[in-house]
Amino acid sequence: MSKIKISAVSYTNTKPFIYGIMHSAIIDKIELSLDIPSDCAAKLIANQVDIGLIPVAAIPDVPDANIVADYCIGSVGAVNSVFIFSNVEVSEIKTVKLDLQSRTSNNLAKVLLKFHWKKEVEFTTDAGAVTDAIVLIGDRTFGKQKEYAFSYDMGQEWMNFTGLPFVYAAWVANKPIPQAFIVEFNKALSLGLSSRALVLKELPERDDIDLEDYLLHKLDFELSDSKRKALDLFLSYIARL
Ligand SMILES: C=C(O[C@@H]1C=C(C(=O)O)C=C[C@H]1O)C(=O)O
Repeated sequence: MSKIKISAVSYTNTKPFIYGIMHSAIIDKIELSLDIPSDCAAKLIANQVDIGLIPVAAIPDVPDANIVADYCIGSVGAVNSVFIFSNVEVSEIKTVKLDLQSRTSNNLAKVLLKFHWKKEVEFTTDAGAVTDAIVLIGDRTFGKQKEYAFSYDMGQEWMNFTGLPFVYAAWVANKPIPQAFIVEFNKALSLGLSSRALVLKELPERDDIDLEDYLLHKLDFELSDSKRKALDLFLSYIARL
């Protein structure tokens, strides 16, 4: 059988999943690439891979998309790596620079600004633009809060807005995947999550983030019913932007 091609996020948030895959026999059935989230989505949409850990905002763009895993990149409230950073209060924000590596959080910023904070603002993807605020995700946010007067954790703001947890990325296939593979894949992901103490030992020490708190408490990896509800609600807000 030819290998199943998988693109997964290259950030620290995905290390437990990668550990589980690498320490399971399923690794021999997989061709794995690690990519920035926007590229995970682009590869799945272009059918360069069969499964991607993709930003959920890209799901409507994936032909025949179906979620194949019981796990995700999510949070119940603050996530500590998905921010709007600004030197003015949100009520004063007029321009926002989006993060080219993101699909979900760029849309989450748009949804929160329009429907939660009820503001009309201008967005740009021009990396050189000077704006009131920026969206930033992943490891590049570690230690960045001290550089800005205001840091809005979008997992927390989504919770304030809806009372729900949030799903940033999910394991999505663009074609039917054999059930036996899906079962084995879920077991590998679960192994990774239960090995987080070992994953932490393998990660380089850093003083700009508490990685134990991040991987064990801020990130929340179960694709629960309330997260699925949040996902549907988020996609319905995106459709109204
Ligand atoms: C929590 C995070 O979730 C992510 C955010 C994504 C996005 O904004 O498109 C995509 C994948 C995840 O890595 C993070 O990257 O910090």
